[in-house]
Amino acid sequence: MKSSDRPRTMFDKIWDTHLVRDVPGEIPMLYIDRHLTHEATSPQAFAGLRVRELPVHRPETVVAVVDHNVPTLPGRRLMDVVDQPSVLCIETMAENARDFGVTLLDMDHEDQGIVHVIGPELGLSLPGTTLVCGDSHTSTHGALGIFAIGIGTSEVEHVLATQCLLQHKPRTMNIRIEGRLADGVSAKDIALALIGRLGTDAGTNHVIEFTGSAVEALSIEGRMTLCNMAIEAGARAGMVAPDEHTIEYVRGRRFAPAGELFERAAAQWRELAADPGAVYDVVHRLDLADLAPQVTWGTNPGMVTGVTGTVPDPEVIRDPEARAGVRQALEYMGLTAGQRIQDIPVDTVFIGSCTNSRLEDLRTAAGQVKGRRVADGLRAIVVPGSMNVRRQAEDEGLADIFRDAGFEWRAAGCSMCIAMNGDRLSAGERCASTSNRNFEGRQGRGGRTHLVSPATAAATAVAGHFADARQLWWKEIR
Ligand SMILES: CC(C)[C@H](C(=O)O)[C@@H](O)C(=O)O
Ligand code: SF4
Repeated sequence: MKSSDRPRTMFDKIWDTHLVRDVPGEIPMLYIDRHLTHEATSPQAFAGLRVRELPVHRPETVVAVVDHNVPTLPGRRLMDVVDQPSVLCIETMAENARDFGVTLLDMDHEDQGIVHVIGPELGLSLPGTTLVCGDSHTSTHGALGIFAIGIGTSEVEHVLATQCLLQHKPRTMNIRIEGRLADGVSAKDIALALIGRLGTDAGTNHVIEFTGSAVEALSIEGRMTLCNMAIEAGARAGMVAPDEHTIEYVRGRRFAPAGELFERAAAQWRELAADPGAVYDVVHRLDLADLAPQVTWGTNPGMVTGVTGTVPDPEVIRDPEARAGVRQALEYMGLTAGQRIQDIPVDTVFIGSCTNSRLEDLRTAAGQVKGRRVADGLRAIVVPGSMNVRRQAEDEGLADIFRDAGFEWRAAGCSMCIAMNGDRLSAGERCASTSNRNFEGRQGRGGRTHLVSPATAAATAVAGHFADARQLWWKEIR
């Protein structure tokens, strides 16, 4: 039977059309349509090309951006960069882009931003394609129906040189999510709840296709948040099938096809969803009706509970290893068993990162803080995911809402998500963060990260302690 005769998953369809070589006993070889690259993981790859005296095979498919090491102070210049290694990364990116003929969105470029925000925004990320980047959260682009994966630096070099990637075929997983979300509950809460229930290794070696009424109801930006967090569930990639919303999202974007070409492409995108009867290796179903806003209390994204919940008690956990893990997490986080989540005061609120720094995120957060003030003594910063998001937010008046409330309003970059650019927590500092990782030291040595949605982060900034964003939609809390 031809592979086209059996019902296929969305992933199967993209895989089949991009397979260059598939020989028994060898690792399959895939064609890569789009390669995004940033200053933190590309220097050795370009250095490798120089040593071998190889050009970039198709420079027009590669776009480079600086995001991880850049300061987010408005009007930033090279002298604002936090340390010498970061300066070197940024300068090396510029040199490599110039020498290899690759488009660069440098620190002062009007389209600069976090690589996973600018790809979809500029129409560089297109449905039905393969996309790679030397960065784990490349899964974000899968929200548009793309097989998008993070690759290592030696693979970056390989793709630059050949436009191909050696890749073992991952297994497929379908996570079907049903239920209607309350106001104040968002894609981030779905992602955290899902990781809490299925575990941080649930997706290992799998590509997840998210389906179901709750996923269809999400905006395209919400789907990006969900696919972004697929990595924290251990998955290789996350994907959502393109629908009419996807097509309208892509239409008119700078690097997207236009006119007749767009209509032809869109007709193909409509065929991408899994065929009825397609078989996945693993299927999960989740009903998220009545889902509460989620707050992590521990040191991985699966250590999570509802904002109305309490910090768990390790002593009631039977499994000794799990018990020790929770004990250690609580010690690092400075929390005690049974403590109410809403009684935990925070020092800092960070709204940003490739998980939650798009326009919709900022609109939601601004809606929570409008006419209110950040709690006394609390540091609150908003870091838009791109300079385009920043400008749009300024035009819409969101920036003024944030500034009036006492938030710092920054330029685009990874910022406090990763603490390698000057934005960081100090030891013991507690942060409500819209980012995706909360392991020890992630936001600065000794820093304590609680992962939350933009709505929860904003509500928390106003309250001074974790607050239920569902309530702020209709009543004053202080
Ligand atoms: C710096 C980079 C390698 C890293 C990643 O791949 O994820 C970063 O983006 C992160 O989020 O930890
Ligand atoms: S925002 Fe954070 S998670 Fe996203 S690419 Fe940057 S460092 Fe990685």
